[in-house]
Amino acid sequence: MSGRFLVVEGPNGVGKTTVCAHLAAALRRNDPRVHATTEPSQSPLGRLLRAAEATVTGRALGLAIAADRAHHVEEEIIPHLNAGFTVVCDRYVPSSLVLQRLDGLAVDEIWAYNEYTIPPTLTVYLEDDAEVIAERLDQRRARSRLESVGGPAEELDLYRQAREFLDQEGWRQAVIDCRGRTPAEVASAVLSEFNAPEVACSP
Ligand SMILES: Nc1ncnc2c1ncn2[C@@H]1O[C@H](COP(=O)(O)OP(=O)(O)OP(=O)(O)O)[C@@H](O)[C@H]1O
Ligand SMILES: Cc1cn([C@H]2C[C@H](O)[C@@H](COP(=O)(O)O)O2)c(=O)[nH]c1=O
Repeated sequence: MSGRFLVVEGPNGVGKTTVCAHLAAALRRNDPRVHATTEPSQSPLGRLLRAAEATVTGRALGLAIAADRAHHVEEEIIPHLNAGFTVVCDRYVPSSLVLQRLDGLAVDEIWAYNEYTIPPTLTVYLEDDAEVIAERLDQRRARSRLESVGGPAEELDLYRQAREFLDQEGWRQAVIDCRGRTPAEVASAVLSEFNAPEVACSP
């Protein structure tokens, strides 16, 4: 695989989707071979999961999310990496280690469904004050079921636990402090980590 795989994570409303758009645009200025993607994926299964999250819950949702992820990795992520693309992914395994936990699953069970995924080149965790994230969520017209189950403070705590777990699995990870930064500034901080020599040169 000659491409690099960047995953953006963090609580609902912290700015993942906004920052991924900035990242893709910034990376494309150097090389057009950038593939921006998201989980659940844009496959028929991924679209079904987005529509069904209110009613498919717990173990069934955790298994279905992992199935969509396996398909996403095999059919979309690995082929792009093999073609030399940088893949930028909005949510990946850490989201399951947070959202499926909020939905009642234990870490060991979630990991059993996900342990055969490929580790990203770098996973970044966006963090902001829980109150700031909560204000953004308050501005949304409606919240999804899983957005309503947890809250920013609980999600931040579960993301810290997910990061500790994945550290043990040898994942390369970094926390990005978003406080007081614009999305462009956050993207720039992410790229500094991604382009650091030890990440840029890793296989
Ligand atoms: N650094 C930032 N400063 C101020 N506002 C921001 C910043 N990043 C994102 N936002 C705003 O916060 C809101 C949520 O952003 P976004 O949808 O990107 O979050 P998200 O983490 O992808 O959320 P979700 O996981 O629920 O889809 C948007 O209105 C966006 O414009
Ligand atoms: C990757 C992933 C996603 N989900 C669920 C949670 C939400 O319903 C959507 C994600 O939507 P968003 O617009 O990105 O907030 O998918 C999940 O339960 N577990 C996962 O690992």
